[in-house]
Amino acid sequence: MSEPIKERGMTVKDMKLSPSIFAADLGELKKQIKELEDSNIDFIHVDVMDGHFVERMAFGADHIKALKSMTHIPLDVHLMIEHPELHIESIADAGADIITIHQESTARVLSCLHKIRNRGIKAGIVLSPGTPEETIKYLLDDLDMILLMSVNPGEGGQHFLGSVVDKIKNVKAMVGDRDIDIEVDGSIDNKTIKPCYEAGANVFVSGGYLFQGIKEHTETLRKAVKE
Ligand SMILES: O=C(CO)[C@H](O)[C@H](O)COP(=O)(O)O
Repeated sequence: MSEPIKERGMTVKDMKLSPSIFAADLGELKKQIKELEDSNIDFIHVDVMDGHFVERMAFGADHIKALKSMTHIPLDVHLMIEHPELHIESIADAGADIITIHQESTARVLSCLHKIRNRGIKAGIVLSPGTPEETIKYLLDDLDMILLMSVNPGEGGQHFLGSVVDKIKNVKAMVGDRDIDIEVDGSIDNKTIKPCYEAGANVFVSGGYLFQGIKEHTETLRKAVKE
């Protein structure tokens, strides 16, 4: 096996796109999923919202099950819910490939991460914009993904919070050589993706921007990190 690429002493992982299905046109879902497949998309990001942890409500286990039956693209499920420990089993049964839970959503973070991994699913932690990265220092060996929010969780179409760039750099340094994806979510477009990539993020959730033109904007995002 070839050695992982190193830059500035850090491992560089492949860039991956995870379009947020929250921004899809549900009336055209089959067609849009086909376009995502044709564009060789890496993950589909599914936001689960409970109306408590965030105001909005969106997508539950039944919707994830339906999506799973429609595509081979792995499902990257972001739980924006209180008491995630109560729902991990049903989300896993529905077919999630990655489950991320918010650091702010439960006092039982580590037990949730173990529950997810025990199902053979990748486990991740999400930090809202106001949550310091130091809070995940003791979780690093239990993580496959760290998701940093670049908007307040719960809504699409918000303003990009530039403070995430420093946070990504700090998280990248904390992660070191561990095999952990660093994902960023919120207002990712052809301009905001590059500073996040350069800071060390490798998975990008894009909603409004990507679904404005799946094929074209997928290419633009991929090109933007290389320019
Ligand atoms: O997690 C989310 C909201 O909490 C969405 O995934 C996110 O907002 C993506 O949409 P956009 O790219 O339009 O900001």
